[in-house]
Amino acid sequence: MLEVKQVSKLYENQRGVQSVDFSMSRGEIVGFLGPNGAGKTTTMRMITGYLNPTHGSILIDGLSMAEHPKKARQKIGYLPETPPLYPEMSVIAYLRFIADLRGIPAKEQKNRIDEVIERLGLEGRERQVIRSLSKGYKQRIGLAQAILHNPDLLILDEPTSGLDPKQIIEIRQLIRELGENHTVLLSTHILPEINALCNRVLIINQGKIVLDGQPDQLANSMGDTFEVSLEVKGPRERILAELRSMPEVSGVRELAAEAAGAEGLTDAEATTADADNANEADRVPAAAAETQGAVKVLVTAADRTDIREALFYRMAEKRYPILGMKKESLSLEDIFLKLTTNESLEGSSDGGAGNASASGAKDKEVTPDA
Ligand SMILES: Nc1ncnc2c1ncn2[C@@H]1O[C@H](COP(=O)(O)OP(=O)(O)OP(=O)(O)O)[C@@H](O)[C@H]1O
Repeated sequence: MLEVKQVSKLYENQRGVQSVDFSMSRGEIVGFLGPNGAGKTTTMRMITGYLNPTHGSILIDGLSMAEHPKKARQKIGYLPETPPLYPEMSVIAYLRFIADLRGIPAKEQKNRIDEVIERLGLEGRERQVIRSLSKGYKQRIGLAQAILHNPDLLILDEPTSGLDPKQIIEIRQLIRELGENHTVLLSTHILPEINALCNRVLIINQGKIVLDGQPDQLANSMGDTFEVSLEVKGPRERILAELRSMPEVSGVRELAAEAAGAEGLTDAEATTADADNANEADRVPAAAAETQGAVKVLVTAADRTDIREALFYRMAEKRYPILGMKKESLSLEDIFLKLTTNESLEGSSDGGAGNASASGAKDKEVTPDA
């Protein structure tokens, strides 16, 4: 649906973006994330044909934006950061004006306008002057003008910026619905928005794409380690020793220990409990389970592999009940900071230009501090 091929934009004395390269398939909702000045708007303006790249090319559904700008633009709906509204116009007059501008045939205009009014929940507001509407409603009108000509690809620049929490929820819901039959690229500063809406994220920093992947896979691929937080009931020292003795484990850090029970259990008592357990394999170690406290630890895998099964079997073998186990992963926020802070970029072998795909990040030197 969209191909951005090695696109660079040089402003007079300044780099806008450099060698930006990605493509989007039909039906994807892609979040475009980056700090201020990273190059999101510049990229979006080039995709929508409002700005010419200095180098590189952009294809919309196979059509070159440089060679067939009119046809290519027909396939795109664009909501800029500030919606291009005429505050003195009524909603209906504005949408008719946009329909003319987009060349929608007169006999189709009424149906199209009725459809977007319904779709964006603008019924009852048609005659209202845009100036008098809330910011959330203005954003709906911005979305209405973007989809009026029924484009395949939607480019939304910070669509929820400046809205109150209720309006944010409403606009996100509309975007989710639009995503059912449009391909969507949306820029945002809001990390939870990516998790809420997108099946893929692109992170841009200092004009370069530094990461491309699925939000839920990024944590795995970007993490330097595989860590599991574990809560186990039983004698603290023995559990810690047991975990440390596992070849799959490279580190065990105690997070908290419940004083009652575990701390007070002597090694002799623990040994007795263990012996009981070994002799009566089908019996729950009643003494241990009911009277001992729990130890909470963060366990690090020796080679970044998933050690949850190994932990389960070892603790079960020793009859130390696991009360809780959770894979610890980097949040999108951790990843974002890792990729976009100057400190980490300085450590990068290519100054941050590495393009970390979720699947490839493990093998490449893409993490800035790798
Ligand atoms: N018209 C312009 N002339 C000169 N430099 C520009 C122009 N527009 C953008 N830039 C520069 O290009 C770089 C990328 O800016 P851009 O607006 O694309 O970033 P952004 O990621 O959209 O930022 P924000 O999140 O703040 O909107 C910045 O360094 C910016 O100062």
